[in-house]
Amino acid sequence: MVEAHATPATPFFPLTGLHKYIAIFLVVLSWILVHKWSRLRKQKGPRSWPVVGATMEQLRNYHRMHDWLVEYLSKHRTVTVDMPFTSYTYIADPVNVEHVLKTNFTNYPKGDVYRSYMDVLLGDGIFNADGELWRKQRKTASFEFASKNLRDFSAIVGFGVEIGTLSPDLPENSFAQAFDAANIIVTLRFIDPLWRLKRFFHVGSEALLEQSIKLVDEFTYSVIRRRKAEIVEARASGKQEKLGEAGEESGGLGDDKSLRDVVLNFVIAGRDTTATTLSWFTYMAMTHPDVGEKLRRELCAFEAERAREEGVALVPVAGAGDDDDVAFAARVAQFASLLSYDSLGKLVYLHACVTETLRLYPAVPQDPKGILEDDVLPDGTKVRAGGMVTYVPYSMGRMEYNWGPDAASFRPERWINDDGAFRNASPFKFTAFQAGPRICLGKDSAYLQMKMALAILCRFYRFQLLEGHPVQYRMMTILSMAHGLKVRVSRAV
Ligand code: HEM
Repeated sequence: MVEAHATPATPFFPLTGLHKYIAIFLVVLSWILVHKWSRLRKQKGPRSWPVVGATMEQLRNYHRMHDWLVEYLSKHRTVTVDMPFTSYTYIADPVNVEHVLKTNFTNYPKGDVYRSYMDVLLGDGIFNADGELWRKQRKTASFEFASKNLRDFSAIVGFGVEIGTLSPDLPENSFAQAFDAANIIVTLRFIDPLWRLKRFFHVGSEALLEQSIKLVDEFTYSVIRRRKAEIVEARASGKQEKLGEAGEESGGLGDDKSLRDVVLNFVIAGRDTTATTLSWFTYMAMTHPDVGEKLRRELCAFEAERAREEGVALVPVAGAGDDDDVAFAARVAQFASLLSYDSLGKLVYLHACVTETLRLYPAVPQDPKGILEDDVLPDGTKVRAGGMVTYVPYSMGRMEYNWGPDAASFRPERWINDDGAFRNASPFKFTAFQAGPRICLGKDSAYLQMKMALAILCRFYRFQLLEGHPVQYRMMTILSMAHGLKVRVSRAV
């Protein structure tokens, strides 16, 4: 007789105590990964993979990142991009933008992450500051931009010395080059998970950053020391009033590092933004000849009216191609003298062209904010403390849900009412100058300077894009042109 033993089913391999724990751990881990992954895959935005998130897609599209975001944000008004240790939420809906920039402002400071990326360039300057440090600088700077100062065009910022970038032979300026290189590299940090490692070993982009910052600092500190010496000397000889406002403000002669931070932040705020806008404006006017012509008509009518108001006769100039340089220069100078703070307000079409340029080519194309505490945006998107939420002016200007079916077209007329007056848009929809408590302090000053320069340029010159010249942006905090803008210039009288 054969005895049948009911043997218990033996596992494929016997589970000892330790194996059991490992098995349980693996099951739980797979469950978490599968759930997280399926949640990520449902997310609105680029496909996300475990551990690396969307880094690969983002790196592949980095050179065209603003347009890559346009593609996603036109499908979803809010897009989440996962990165290895954080996630970025991009917003283009004015309702969400108002929440972040105003309604719940205190929850969305620049934050520690932004600060750690930008510290080497911006230091403690206003762009990189939160809390009391920001409030103090904002208060000081806002006196500078009071409208009484703008009236006499005295909004001069930066070095207070001529750095020669406009010399006729367009010299390479080593400060400007190093400054741009530094800006490009700190921007790259936002999507480069290895930047800290590179910095530690002084290799690659971080090594170049180190060199660039050294050059920027050497130049800036030398200017600061020179200006301080001039002030001290002027005080000693009792001639301080000759140095004007700049001398008075440096009365306390603050420490060199703080002055360095203020200067560099204002070079970005005041120079790079307006310079880049002038380039995009010129590009738009050239590639939309009807706009260029309409603008010239407005400027000619303005010139005639202002001359009548002032009771002066316009300097006669023969015509295009005329080689009477003296008469031409005199006419340009006369036109410039007819421009004033108040009269610039009459140039509604010019104002609309500048604004339309900024809608499509905002000088600050994306602007990230830190997240202090978990929050829910008005559209229901959850954002987590420690992450970042970015409003995207470049995308916002191109969204049909914000501007209608012709959102992508350059059409200054959209800014003009039937009665011919300028039509404003909500700053939470037209976000080129940010909005809320940190709205750009230099907005009026920027319009004033740009309109003065453009009125003269567009009244007296025609621009033609050099054939084959590539016009593209490059990735940095400012939407500057990767290859500059090469144009052929001719007189238009
Ligand atoms: C086309 C011209 C300009 C544009 C599009 C522009 C845009 C902006 C934007 C988007 C911000 C917010 C940046 C951030 O959150 O970090 C900003 C801030 C600022 N802008 Fe402008 N800006 C322009 C010109 C100027 C000029 C000419 C000045 C003055 C020299 C200036 C001074 C400032 C300052 C001081 C801030 C910091 C405000 C704060 O954080 O409280 N801007 N600007």
